[in-house]
Amino acid sequence: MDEWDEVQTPVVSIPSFGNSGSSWNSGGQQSSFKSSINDNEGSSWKSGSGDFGLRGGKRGRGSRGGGGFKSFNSGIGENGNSEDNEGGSWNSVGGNGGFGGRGGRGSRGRGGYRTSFNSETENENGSDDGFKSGFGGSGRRGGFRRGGGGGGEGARGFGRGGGYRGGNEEVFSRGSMMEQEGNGDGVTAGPKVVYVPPPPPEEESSVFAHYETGINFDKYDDILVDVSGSNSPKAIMTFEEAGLCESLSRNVTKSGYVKPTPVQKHGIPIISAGRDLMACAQTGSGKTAAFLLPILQQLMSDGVAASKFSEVQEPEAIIVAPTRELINQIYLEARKFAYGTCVRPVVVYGGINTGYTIREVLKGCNVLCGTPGRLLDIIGRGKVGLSKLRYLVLDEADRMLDMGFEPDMRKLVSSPGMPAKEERQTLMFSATYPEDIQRLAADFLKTDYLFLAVGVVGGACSDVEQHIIQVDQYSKREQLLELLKTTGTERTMVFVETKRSADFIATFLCQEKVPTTSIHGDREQREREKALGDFRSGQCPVLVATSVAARGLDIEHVQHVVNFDMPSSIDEYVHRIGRTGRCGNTGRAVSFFNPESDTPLARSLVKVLAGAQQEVPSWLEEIAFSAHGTTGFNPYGKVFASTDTRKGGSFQKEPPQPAVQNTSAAADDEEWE
Ligand SMILES: Nc1ncnc2c1ncn2[C@@H]1O[C@H](COP(=O)(O)OP(=O)(O)OP(=O)(O)O)[C@@H](O)[C@H]1O
Repeated sequence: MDEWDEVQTPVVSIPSFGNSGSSWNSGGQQSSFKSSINDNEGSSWKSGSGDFGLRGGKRGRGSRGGGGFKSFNSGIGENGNSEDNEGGSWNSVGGNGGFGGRGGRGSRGRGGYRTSFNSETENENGSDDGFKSGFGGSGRRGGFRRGGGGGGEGARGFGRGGGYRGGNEEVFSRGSMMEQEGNGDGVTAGPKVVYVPPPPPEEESSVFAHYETGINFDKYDDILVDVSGSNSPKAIMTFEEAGLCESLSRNVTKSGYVKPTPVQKHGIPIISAGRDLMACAQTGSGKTAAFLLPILQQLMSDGVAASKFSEVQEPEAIIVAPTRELINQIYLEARKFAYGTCVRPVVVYGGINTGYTIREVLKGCNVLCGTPGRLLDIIGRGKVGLSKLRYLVLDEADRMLDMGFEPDMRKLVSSPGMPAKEERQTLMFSATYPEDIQRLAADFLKTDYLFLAVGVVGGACSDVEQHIIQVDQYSKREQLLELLKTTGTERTMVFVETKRSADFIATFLCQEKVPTTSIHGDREQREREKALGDFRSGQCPVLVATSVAARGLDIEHVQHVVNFDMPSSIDEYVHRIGRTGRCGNTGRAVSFFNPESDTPLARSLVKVLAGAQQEVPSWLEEIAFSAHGTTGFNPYGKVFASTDTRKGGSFQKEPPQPAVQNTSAAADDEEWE
């Protein structure tokens, strides 16, 4: 029996709650959270009527220690189901255990909310409550990690070192794959990950569910496109010209695709011609289909063997992306386009029971989608052979090749059996490509690769209306609340820099009766997926997120992005705001700029705003000028690597800028998010 077999038939999918809408953040009826903090269940959260200590605590308290929320009762507690919970059972610990975590942080001088987090135990299975995980995340710095507090069931959760940290692939990628496996599968010390995601939809209507292109979709055609490299094939103008086989073509139509976007018009023929490609196009402009369609088409026209069970699978294509949610989304797209064909895509990512994952792979796998850690693991276990591999795709390629992931990418391409770059087709896609990463990326590509730039490399999507508001650290929460009153039930993503802040802000908003959920790397996978599900469905129209949700996620109806904390890099900003304004739809991004901490970002921010024809506040311009001096700073000039770095010196180089100091929250908490 293989070691992975020791994990038997998957136990879990998303549990059904004893009380519908039981999540604290459901914003609706019956929520134990809501009912515990708010007698007036039906009241509109927009009214923001509650005053739960946070208002009082907003200056220098809350996140800076001292107070914040009090008396927060939740449904966490006595009846958590540790079996359901890959992270052990921290959430089944009675309230006191959780508070131990907070207490621990408090003792470090940052424990804003020592919250008396009393369990009301309304949530029957006590496992998917956003609140719990919120506290779990923070708890890793405190009691949770150290096994402090709690007893009985709780002790198990604590004993494993505090909540499953495996929320973020990136954490593992730092040479800690075994840690992942340990946490994941009992291969090394640590509890097994038993979580098995719910099966993907089978019904055709769900498989092909899509949102409408927006009013600016046709304006994509006006974007300047630059293809550099020799002998680039001619662009196609229609999907018919792509020569897709009937089933693929049918699936494209069912997906609501009428005409290709520029990255598809150029990317599809390049890939079909067998060329390596580094492609850059703005967020939300259809990069996923640009690589999936030609790959699937080629596999089908070559008569790829319908995959069937085998102890070792030999996929023809591997697609890598930096986060679990993104790779799952790509998998669902691949599954959609391959619907009714013999091509079988499979997805592997952390936080899910490995035995289940391997069984899925062994059922047959033509297109393997994965996050780096899990991919390397499954290849290392000998379950995936690479001899038939023809395509290697790096989505969010600049992220995949930056310091966090580059070692894993190098490991991947040097895995036994991996065809040399001359023997495979390597495709890279992103909306941003820092120059140094472009140069590094060339290592993975054939020398004659093509570089496709749709619009300005690294530029923000011009369908997103950008607003920058000057704030001080302590007025942010009030401002956020004000803002959310205007957005109402429209989907809003609120980005913060640290996992701890994500918990804190989500908690704050819930106390203010804003139905909010959160996603970050310390949340268990099931919780992450539930959070996204609740956000997608509109049950929780506000999602507080760290950078783990910044890239690639394609969620319908996201009208607003709020940068509660500015990110530390401008590329990150571009990706974050790109969660709205997708596929020709318009969106709005509001960013809180705190001059104390965000000044290093000012100059590149001015450029991004100017590049997307957005209004640049004069105070921001002043900060940008005074911070760096006026020499050589021309925000309205040519400001980005407008094209292929191989062209050398074709763009204006900027002197390196100091990194933004993350003063708003302890950077050490964040690690790789
Ligand atoms: N030709 C098309 N016609 C209609 N809809 C499309 C077309 N191409 C893509 N879409 C839809 O547009 C949305 C955005 O596409 P996608 O997620 O591939 O963008 P992206 O460029 O990869 O964005 P990001 O940079 O954020 O990863 C998806 O919902 C996708 O199904």
